[in-house]
Amino acid sequence: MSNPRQIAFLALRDVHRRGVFADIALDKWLQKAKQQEESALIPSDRRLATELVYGCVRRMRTLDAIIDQLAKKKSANQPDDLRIILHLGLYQLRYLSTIPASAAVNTTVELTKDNKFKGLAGFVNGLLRQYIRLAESENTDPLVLPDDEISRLGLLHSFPDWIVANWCDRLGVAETEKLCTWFNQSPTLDLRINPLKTTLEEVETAFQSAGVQVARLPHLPQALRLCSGAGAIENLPGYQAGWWTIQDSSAQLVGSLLEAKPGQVAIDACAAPGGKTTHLAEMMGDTGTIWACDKAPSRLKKVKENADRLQLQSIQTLSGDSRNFTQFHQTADWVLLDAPCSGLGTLHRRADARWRQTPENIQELSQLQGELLAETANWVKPGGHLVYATCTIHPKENEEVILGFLASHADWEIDPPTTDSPAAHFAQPEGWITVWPHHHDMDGFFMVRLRKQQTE
Ligand SMILES: C[S@@+](CC[C@H](N)C(=O)[O-])C[C@H]1O[C@@H](n2cnc3c(N)ncnc32)[C@H](O)[C@@H]1O
Repeated sequence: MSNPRQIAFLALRDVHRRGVFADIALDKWLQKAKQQEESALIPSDRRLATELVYGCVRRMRTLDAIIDQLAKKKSANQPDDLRIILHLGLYQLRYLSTIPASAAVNTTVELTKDNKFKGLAGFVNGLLRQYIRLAESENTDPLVLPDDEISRLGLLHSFPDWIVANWCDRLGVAETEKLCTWFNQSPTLDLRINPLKTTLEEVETAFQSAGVQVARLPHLPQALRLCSGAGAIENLPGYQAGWWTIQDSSAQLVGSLLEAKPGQVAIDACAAPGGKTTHLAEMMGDTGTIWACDKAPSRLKKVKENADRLQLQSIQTLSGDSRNFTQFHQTADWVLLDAPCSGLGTLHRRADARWRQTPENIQELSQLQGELLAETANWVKPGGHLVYATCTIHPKENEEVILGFLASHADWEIDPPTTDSPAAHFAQPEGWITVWPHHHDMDGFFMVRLRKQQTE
């Protein structure tokens, strides 16, 4: 099986029929293809299969709307597999300028025949050609959009209305449109340099020698962004030697709020896979006491693997629910609560996340985040700090959690980033930080540092 469109079709079938995550489904079918062919797909075919799977999942709402407008039967009433085939054809016509329209149509018609819909090949051909005709003859978008701004943005950029409505409330329509566009891009990869092993300059030089372009990022002294296709991460210079970690620049900003000193006690309440715990350990010179706690033992293993690769020895792990670790009460100089969240700030990384979250889910997460914050705040010594962070930009999971906590904990206050901290460039008047991706070209994040008062 070396046809990238067939691989994409099979992966998308797993996503739609069995609710499999898009990346897992894609990986499974790419592996199967490799086993059957006894060699991997050529890189361009692999890239096409990847683009088609992520693109069709991301743009599902828009693609369905086009089917609704062009076919007699609504997309929801089409046979599931045929709907996927139509998505694949329309996606190529609408979003992939490198594929000639005739090739998009012909390959989709073949896909239709190869997957038990021979009798409907004419219908698929007709619908795709009608799309091309409309696009060419009127030179306008064949997709007819509603007048209402929220539905217009939701349909055009393929997001649920409730997410768009939340952004419009906070940002207005024009900015929301920029944010939607940003989230439909492919994600970038950033590195965090391990200062215990190397320097930014050394990594930069090693990458340049290996023909991989990297760029520095404003305000983040340990960050580099990969600019060109880098291939397998494990093969990049310095990976095995623990010179760097893959971590988005927003997540690096969270680390910069933790000004933990060598020898102190720091506890990461939701640590796996360890991106921020290892940052803490690097900042503390791999000394002191660092606990990495997480509910998921399998994910905690990753913390160990990452710490081993970075040759960090100060991290201890503890599995369980961080709402129950009373043994930590009043022991920590620093607590990091990188809370479980909806991930609405990283929609570009997880193609299906926008369809999986619901307002009800957000409410449940907000409750859990509040409970974790109230409990882990007890771990902090008087005069100590807690950093709360999420990779969502929904206020129920962020500002509301913090304001709720402060309202019932008079001995706590917001401690804004110090002026020489990288985070100072991003701070808002309230002292917390919301990273808006379309402004900063980084993952959407919320973070705030809280200080517990000294006792008299
Ligand atoms: C956002 S991720 C943490 C990412 C991590 N800090 C990093 O930088 O690599 C949230 C983590 O919280 C964990 N988690 C969820 N509920 C928890 C709970 N009640 N107690 C402890 N960990 C929990 C999840 O297993 C998940 O690994």
